[in-house]
Amino acid sequence: MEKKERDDKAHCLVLPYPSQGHINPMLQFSKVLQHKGLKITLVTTHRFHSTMHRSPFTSIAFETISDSYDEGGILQAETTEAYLDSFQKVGTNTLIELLEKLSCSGNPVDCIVYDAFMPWPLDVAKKFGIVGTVFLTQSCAVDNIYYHVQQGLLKLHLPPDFEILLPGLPPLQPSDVPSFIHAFGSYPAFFKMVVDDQFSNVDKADWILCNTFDELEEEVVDWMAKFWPLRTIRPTIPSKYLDKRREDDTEYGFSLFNPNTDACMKWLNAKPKESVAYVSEQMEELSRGLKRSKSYFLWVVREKEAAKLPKGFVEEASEKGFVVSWRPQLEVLAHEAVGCFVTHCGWNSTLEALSLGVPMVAVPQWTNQSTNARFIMDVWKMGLTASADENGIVRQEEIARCVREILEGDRGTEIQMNALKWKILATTAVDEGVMSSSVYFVMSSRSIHTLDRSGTEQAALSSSFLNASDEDELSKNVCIDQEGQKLNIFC
Ligand SMILES: O=c1ccn([C@@H]2O[C@H](COP(=O)(O)OP(=O)(O)O[C@H]3O[C@H](CO)[C@@H](O)[C@H](O)[C@H]3O)[C@@H](O)[C@H]2O)c(=O)[nH]1
Repeated sequence: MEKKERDDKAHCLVLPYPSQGHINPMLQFSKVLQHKGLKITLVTTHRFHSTMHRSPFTSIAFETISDSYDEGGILQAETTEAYLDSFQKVGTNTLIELLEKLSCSGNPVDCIVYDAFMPWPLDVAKKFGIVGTVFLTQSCAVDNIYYHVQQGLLKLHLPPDFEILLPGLPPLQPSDVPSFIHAFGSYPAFFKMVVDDQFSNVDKADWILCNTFDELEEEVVDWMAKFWPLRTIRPTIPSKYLDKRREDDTEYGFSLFNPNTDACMKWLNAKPKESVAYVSEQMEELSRGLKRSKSYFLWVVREKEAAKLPKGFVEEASEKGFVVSWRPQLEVLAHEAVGCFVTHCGWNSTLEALSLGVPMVAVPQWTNQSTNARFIMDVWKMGLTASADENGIVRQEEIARCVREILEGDRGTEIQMNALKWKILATTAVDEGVMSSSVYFVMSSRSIHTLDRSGTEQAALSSSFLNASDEDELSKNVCIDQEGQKLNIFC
C-alpha cells in the first residue's frame, strides 16, 4: 500500500477494556485530549462496537480490533480465562494490523493509551517505538492494594480482624479490600487480570494515568507518584455536569443499552426536591427495603434481571417507585429531585455521585466495590454503607434505614454538606485555573454556580453575592448560599 503524508497533529489510540464502566472514562478522557489538539482514535472490539448506541454528538473516530469472539464477546467464551487469553493473542495481532493500516493511510500513531486490565498493548507500543501509557480505571487506593498483593507485600488469607496498614491509606479491615483479595480463590481469572497482569509490565510504561483526582486521594496519589510516573486525570464527567465550559460535551456518547424514553424524566420532574432515591442495583431485599423506606425511588433494573423482582412488585410500588431498564445516569443524578443514590459502588458511579454532589447509600457487591464503599462512608463522608448481616445479606430494614437517614435524618444534613464540598472540589479539579480565580455560590444544595471575579458569568445572579463579599473573601474560595451566608467550606 502506498503511504500517505501525515498531518501534523499527534495521534493517540485509546484502548478501553470492552465494558461500559471502562469505555465511559476513557472516552471522556479522549474528548479532553482531542480538545487539547490531539488526534484521537478510540479502539474497541468488533462485537462491542456493533452493539453500542453511539450519540450523534460524539466526534471521536472509532476503529475496531478482534477478541476472536466477534459475535458474542465474553458471553460467547467458554470461560473468562479463555476470553482473556484469546483477547491477548488475537487482540495483539489485530492491533498490529490496525497500526499498520493507520500508518499507510497517513495516520501513524504516536501513542497508545491502554486500559490496565489488558497490559499487552504496551508490548505492541514498544515494538512500534511509540509511547505506551497505561490507564488505571479504578481508584488509586484500590490500585495500591492490588499492587501490594502483586509485590507480595500484602498477604492473602488474612484473619477477619487483621488491621491492614498500607502507605497512603487509612487502616483497613480485610473486608474493606477488593473481593478478589478478601475472597481469594473465588475469582481466579479476575484475580490474574487485576493483580498479576495489571501490574506485570507497569514499570515499563512511559506514563501511568489514574482515573481519579488529587483532592480525592491525595495521600495515596502522592505515595504512588514517588516511584511511578503517575498522573491523575481529574473527573471524567461531561462538561455539562461540571464546569459547563463546553456546550457540545453533554453526555459520554457511547452506551451499551438503549436509553429509556423521557417518561423517567417526566416522573422525576413531578417529584419534590431531594425526595427520590435513585437505585442502580437489583435484588429482592433491596426491593422490599425501598418499599419499606416509604421514599420515592427511581430504580434501574436491567431487562435480564427484571425476573428477579418479587412478583407484582412494579405494580404494587407504582405509587412511590418507577422502574426503568437503562437511563443515562448522569442526567438522573443531576436532577434536583434526586436526594440519594443507592449504588453498587462501581468506580464510575462513585466518581459521578461525588462530582455531582449526590449522597450515597453504598451496597457493594464484589470486586473493588467494598473498598469504594469504605471510602464513601469513612473517608469522604458522603454516604452510608448498608451493612450485611452474618450471612452476608443486606436486609431490607438496613436499606430502608440508610435511605431514610440520608433523605430525612440528621446525618443526612452532614452528608449533604460533604456532598456539596466534593461537588465543588470536583468542579475545580476539572480546570486548575478555576480554583484561584473563582467564587462559588449555592442556589440549593445541588446547584452550584461558578463566577469569575468580574462576575461576568451568571451576571444577573451574581451581583448581590459579589456585593455581599469583600475582596478578602473572594480571594479565598468561599462558598455562599442563597441568603448570602458563608458555608465555610474552603475558609
Ligand atoms: O442505567 C445506567 C447504569 C449505568 N450507567 C453508566 O454506566 C457506568 C457504570 O460504571 P460503574 O459505576 O463503574 O459500574 P460497572 O459498569 O459495574 O463497572 C465495573 O467496572 C468498574 C471499573 O473497573 C468497577 O469499578 C466496577 O466495580 C465494575 O462493576 C457509569 O458511567 C454510569 O453512569 C448509565 O449511564 N445508566
